[in-house]
Amino acid sequence: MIDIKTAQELVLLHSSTITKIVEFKIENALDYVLALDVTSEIDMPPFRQSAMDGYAINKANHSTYSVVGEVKAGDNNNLLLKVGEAVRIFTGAPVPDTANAVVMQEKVTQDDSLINIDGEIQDNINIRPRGEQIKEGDIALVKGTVIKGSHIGFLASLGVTKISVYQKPSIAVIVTGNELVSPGKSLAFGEIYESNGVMLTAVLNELGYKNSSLIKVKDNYETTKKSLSEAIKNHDVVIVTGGVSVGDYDFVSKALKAIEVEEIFYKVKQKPGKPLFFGKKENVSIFGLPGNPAAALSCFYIYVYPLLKKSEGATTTNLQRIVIPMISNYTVQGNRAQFLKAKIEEDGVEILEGQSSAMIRAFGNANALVLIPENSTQIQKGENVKAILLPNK
Ligand SMILES: Nc1nc2c(c(=O)[nH]1)N[C@H]1C(S)=C(S)[C@@H](COP(=O)(O)OP(=O)(O)OC[C@H]3O[C@@H](n4cnc5c(N)ncnc54)[C@H](O)[C@@H]3O)O[C@H]1N2
Ligand code: MOO
Repeated sequence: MIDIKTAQELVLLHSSTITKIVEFKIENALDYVLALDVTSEIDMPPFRQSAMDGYAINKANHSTYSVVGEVKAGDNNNLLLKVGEAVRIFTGAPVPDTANAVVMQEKVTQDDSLINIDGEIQDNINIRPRGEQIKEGDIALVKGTVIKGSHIGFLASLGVTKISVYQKPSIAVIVTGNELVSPGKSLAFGEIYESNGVMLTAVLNELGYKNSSLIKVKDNYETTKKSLSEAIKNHDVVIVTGGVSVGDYDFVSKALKAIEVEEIFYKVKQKPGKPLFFGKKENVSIFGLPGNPAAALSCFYIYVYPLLKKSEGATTTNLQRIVIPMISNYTVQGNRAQFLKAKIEEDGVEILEGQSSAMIRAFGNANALVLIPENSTQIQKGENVKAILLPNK
């Protein structure tokens, strides 16, 4: 059995990158990875901009200024100010070329067309210089960035309408098991509701992989082989859940071997997710996640997520990790390294109740997975641990 770090490295080492580039309107590019640098075609701000409601002045060596006009946001007049003159100005308005400071209105007393300003006025105070945020010709976003709402806002502010992004991998989720019944039907004795497929499809959706296929397979060697084979033919990434352990009806490993999927690793020294399988057939990556729902989801975040990100050209592939103190003592069960469902609060991290890999309930309250190294016994309150932040939480 290999350790977690080796398994993660092997996944990234064997990921295949999708090279097809597509052009999208920025508003449709959320969660895609930028394939080409974006260069700004404008200075931002495009003009010297007032940062306050107040008065733009041409500084004099006295405190009284005469107000000779007004500029509001959107105006395109460029009033000429002589030394000792001021214009009424509002936040976002273009500052006249001849003004060299904007004084906020709270610092001004007005008497008809005269204003009085007390104290020293710093040169160019409250004026946002042209191109302060970015200059024409500079790189606004680098290739490899995963596009988020804030990036879309920044690009829109520069007048960008379309960007080039990598096509996303096409993903198949295959769930296996005779016991699985779709929610909505009634359960016979021995049956349970299928939840892994529904969950992984939803989590993929949440991460921007909107078009995954969900395939259901019974515990039958021939149909498992056929379904796997077809999924591999038609997708870039295949995620199977269940049937990867050593039981007589766990056909996934056997079927993968028969259809010549190369095993990169099988079994990792971790809890949950010991029987995790990762393999390749040409450029297609195949994961066999354990059937236990919490094990399947943990393995998805720790192994599948980085591969998906790498395959579409993202520069950051792993989920963000932080070091954070424990809020309470925790007694570790077993000696494998563990991913524990946890909640990050203001003063540290709390390990949640219900850690069994068969129980998915606690995941709903978790915003992180705490990684406990192998052979740990007791983690003390206040002790620092590594936490992996779950996305969209
Ligand atoms: N003799 C051994 N038995 C087991 C071992 C072992 O090392 N030796 N490992 C255990 C561990 S750890 C895990 S994890 C499981 C993994 O088993 P499989 O991946 O083969 O999964 P299944 O047996 O098919 O299912 C496990 C569990 O999960 C339920 N399940 C499966 N698919 C779904 C689904 N789509 N939705 C909801 N629930 C699902 C299934 O009914 C089982 O209860 O093996 C241990 N055994
Ligand atoms: O690996 Mo299993 O997921 O520990 O229950």
